[in-house]
Order: sequence, then structure tokens, then C-alpha cells
Amino acid sequence: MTYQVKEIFYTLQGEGARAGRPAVFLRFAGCNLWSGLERDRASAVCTFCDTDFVGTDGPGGGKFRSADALADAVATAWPGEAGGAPYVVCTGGEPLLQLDAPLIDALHARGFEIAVETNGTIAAPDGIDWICVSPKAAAPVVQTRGHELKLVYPQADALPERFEGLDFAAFYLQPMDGPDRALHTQAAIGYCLAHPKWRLSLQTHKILGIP
Ligand SMILES: C[S@@+](CC[C@H](N)C(=O)[O-])C[C@H]1O[C@@H](n2cnc3c(N)ncnc32)[C@H](O)[C@@H]1O
Ligand SMILES: Nc1nc2[nH]cc(C(=O)O)c2c(=O)[nH]1
Ligand code: SF4
Ligand SMILES: [Mg+2]
Repeated sequence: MTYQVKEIFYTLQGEGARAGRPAVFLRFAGCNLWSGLERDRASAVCTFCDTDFVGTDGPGGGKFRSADALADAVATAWPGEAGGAPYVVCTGGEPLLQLDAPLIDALHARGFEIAVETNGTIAAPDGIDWICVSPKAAAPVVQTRGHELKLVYPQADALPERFEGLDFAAFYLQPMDGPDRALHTQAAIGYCLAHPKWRLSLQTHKILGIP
């Protein structure tokens, strides 16, 4: 299959349980919950997205005609330096629209541990090493197990209690970015302190000014 990729870049994982870990980010183009066009935002299923995932024009982006070609591009972005397990975070857009068994195999063959950031509406294929689900209020959660559940907070109609029974190793609240980020951060702190099953996830890359 041909993979549509917005961008490929090397940085630190900014969010969640693995914040601070060097990773290649593989950002797929396209999402099933928003077209990515501002004129459609208000009527989309997911309305608060902070990401440009439209097209294949970003750094390292493009149309890759095979799993091997895309895995080679990801491997090129990892520093040659010995030590440190190669780590790729597949995101988007919605990565599970495109991440398939041949690409998982091709990344593993190049030594990568594979993580995914998904909205949870599509079942993850076998073989992904780290699954982070970030549910959206108006969308069903199909992927009900994984390593971390990272809820953007607050979302009307997506109270944390709704997700507490799902099979995840850890539960995070991530303050919704936008004009009210400071307010949302205080609200998330308050919720975590009152409900210690939940931990705070900050988008540290935005604070640090790195990609
Ligand atoms: C851009 S999404 C891509 C992956 C996938 N579509 C998803 O929603 O999980 C990556 C992460 O950013 C989070 N995110 C998106 N917009 C955000 C915002 N305005 N504030 C905080 N987190 C946000 C998502 O919930 C998700 O955890
Ligand atoms: N540094 C950094 N960490 C991230 N963690 C999840 C991201 C995403 O957009 O999926 C992201 C991102 O865009 N940058
Ligand atoms: S599901 Fe993820 S990529 Fe899609 S619009 Fe929402 S936050 Fe953005
Ligand atoms: Mg991001």
C-alpha cells in the first residue's frame, strides 16, 4: 500500500508516561474525526485538535510506496549513535488508518520499538509495543486496552469516570491547549489531586519550544 505521511522528525516524546524519551515521530496524514480544514472544525467529531495533518508536504513527509521505503525513512531519522533502543511514535492524524502489519514488521526489522498515539476508534493491529489511547467525547472507544489512556481535559461529555474501567496500565489527564490552557491545567491538577488514579500529562514540548 502507499502510505501518506505528513512529516517525520526526531525529538523527545513530550507527553504522557514516556515523556522525555527520544523518538522518531512518524505523523501520518488524515484523520477519521476531522478533515483538518478549519472550515470544518466546528462540525467535526473532534473539535480541539492542535495539529496540522493535512497533506504530505511537511519535513520528511511524502507518499511512500512500500512499507520498506517508509521504514527506511524512519530509520534514517534515528541517530547512528550506538546505545538507546530505536523508538518510533506513530501519530497523525489517525495513525491506525494506515499502520498495518507489513509496516510493523518493517519497523521491527530495523530494530524499532513501536508506539502509537490513537483516538481509539480503530482496533490496533497486533505487534504494537506501546499503545496510547486518547478518547474523544463524541467517538466510540474500540481499542479498550493498552499501556496508557490519555484524556484531553476538560471535554464536555467525556468525564474521566467514563474511562476508568478500561484496561490500561495508567491514566492521564492532559490539559486542553488553546486560549484557556492555564485554566484547563488548574482544573486537571485539581482533578488528579482529588482522584489519584489519574496523573497529569503536560505537553512538555510546547513548554520547551521543541517539535
Ligand atoms: C494530534 S493527536 C494524533 C493522534 C490521534 N489522532 C489522537 O487523537 O490520539 C496526538 C495527541 O494530541 C492530543 N491533542 C490534540 N489536540 C490537543 C489539544 N488542543 N490540547 C491537548 N492535547 C491535544 C490528542 O488527544 C492526542 O493525545
Ligand atoms: N514532542 C512531541 N511529543 C508528542 N507526543 C505526541 C505528539 C503528537 O502530536 O502525537 C507529540 C508531538 O507532536 N511532539
Ligand atoms: S482525533 Fe487526533 S488527529 Fe484527529 S482531529 Fe482529533 S486530535 Fe486531531
Ligand atoms: Mg502534537
